[in-house]
Amino acid sequence: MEYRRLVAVYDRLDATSSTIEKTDILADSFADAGELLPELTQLARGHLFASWESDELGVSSSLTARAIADTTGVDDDRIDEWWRETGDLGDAAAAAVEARPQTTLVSETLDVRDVYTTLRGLAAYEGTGSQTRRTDAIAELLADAEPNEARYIVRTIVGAMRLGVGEGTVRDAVATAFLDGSEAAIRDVERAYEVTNDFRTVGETARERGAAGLDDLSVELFRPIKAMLAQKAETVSDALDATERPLLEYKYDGMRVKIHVRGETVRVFTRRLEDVTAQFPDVVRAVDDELTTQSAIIEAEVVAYDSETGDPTPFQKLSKRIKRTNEIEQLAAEYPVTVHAFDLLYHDGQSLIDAPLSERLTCLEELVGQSGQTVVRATHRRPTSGDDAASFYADALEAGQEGVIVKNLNAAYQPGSRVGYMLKVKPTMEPLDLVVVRAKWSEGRKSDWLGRLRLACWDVERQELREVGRLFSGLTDAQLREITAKLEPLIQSVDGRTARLRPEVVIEVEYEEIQESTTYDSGYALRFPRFGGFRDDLGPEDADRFERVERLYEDQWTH
Ligand SMILES: Nc1ncnc2c1ncn2[C@@H]1O[C@H](COP(=O)(O)OP(=O)(O)OP(=O)(O)O)[C@@H](O)[C@H]1O
Repeated sequence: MEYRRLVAVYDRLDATSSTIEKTDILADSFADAGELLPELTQLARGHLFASWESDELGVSSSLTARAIADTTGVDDDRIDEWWRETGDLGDAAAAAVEARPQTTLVSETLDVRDVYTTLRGLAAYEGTGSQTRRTDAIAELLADAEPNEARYIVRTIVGAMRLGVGEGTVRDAVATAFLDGSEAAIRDVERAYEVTNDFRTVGETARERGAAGLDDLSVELFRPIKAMLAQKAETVSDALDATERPLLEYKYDGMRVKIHVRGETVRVFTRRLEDVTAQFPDVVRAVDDELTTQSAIIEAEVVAYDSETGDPTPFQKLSKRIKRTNEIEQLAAEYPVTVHAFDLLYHDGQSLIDAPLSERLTCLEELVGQSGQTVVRATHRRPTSGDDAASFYADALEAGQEGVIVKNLNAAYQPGSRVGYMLKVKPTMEPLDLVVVRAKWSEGRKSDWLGRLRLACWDVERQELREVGRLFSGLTDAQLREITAKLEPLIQSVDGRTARLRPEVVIEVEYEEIQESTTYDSGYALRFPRFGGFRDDLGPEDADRFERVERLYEDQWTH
């Protein structure tokens, strides 16, 4: 399929703001995609990898800008200017291709598969000279591109398609293209996506085998599964009232993981589906030594404890281990962890996600046993009364943990959903996890550092980020330095001293109050926001929802 046909689809998606129309446009293109369907289910959102594939393109916006200059012969400064004016490097690429001096070379027609393979290939370059090879590969692709093709190639590279196509649109389009598009069909596709996290598999299965085929898709070892999320309850007794058959567990403030085991092979995935096996050799060893199983997927909270006091250390310390590529064993010794196992999703060849929690836990307790040193069952209690539950909650806080989670022993596991099968109870007003979307270079002595962060929450309905305030004080020099290092590679455009960023960095923000505001496009602003740490374990799509900000705003008057 020629790339220009996909570009025509992108243009049609761009031309409408109606989600229903976007769904229909995509559904038509999926139905016509033939053998390119897997690629199209990803390219529809400008993705090149499934969310759990560990590859990243490794291409910054400035490197892409260089490739555009190389291939078109247009001056760097002009490209920068266009980029600044529109805030979109894709538009700058289109303008540069348009302005390219005519060459006598006959260019090739671009094919979807070539674009897809070349761009995916960028991730594979390693070592010295890899940046130059990446620039060359992009330049070569753009040499054959029409202006509009260049626009979307570049947007795909920098990860900003701006087409308003989210996971939900792709899901509905698959349900419309290959099933009957009904609510039931959408639920079938949704469930299949939750267990596979891969629209390539879901799209092909829906087309080849319909709803029955989707139903057969299940949890597989070494293919990460989304986490089931908790809802919040104000008090333990509210949580008990709302739960059919309650079990209380400590709520640990650590890193949520799913550990996949088959024989001697162990892999550890975070909640963002990243593979962190290499960073946690101590966890792998403990699983090897302490568990008795052929195959399993165990869910657990990994917590680092202070070796002197025995107290749990804040998550921020443990998170240092997540991104580490060197001195891993040293860091493991410095921050020794305990793995608090709390669920079992797969065991000896069988998915358990549809089984009730009571059954999953019986099985988990057999696996984990009593004698584990590092892998232990999360502390839990089946409460006999409200007072009993309250004293368990007090114990959890006394032990330095965050609170409790109240779970329903009759409930199945719902990957990726906040369905109310577990309710969290914590004592404080909860901080918000927000995405940094813009930043401003500081003044005076600190003028090399990006501070003054504009923060945004995620609006599910509109499929966009909406700003809720800015964080501009109370940051230490060390924090400013770290923030700058994280944000600089994400700069998409610069206006005066303000940089617009690719929305990737999520931070925890504490605040006193939420106010109405006309300054930010969410209509709200945080009062006295404070930096509570990086949430490296969350992606922009995991940021707090606009709906939650609204609810917190309303709730603060009723408590
Ligand atoms: N015993 C436990 N069972 C389930 N989850 C637990 C347990 N102990 C700690 N957790 C953690 O609590 C989180 C549940 O809260 P939620 O799903 O809302 O995640 P969150 O948005 O990160 O919330 P929070 O910021 O409160 O951790 C889980 O993601 C998990 O990491």
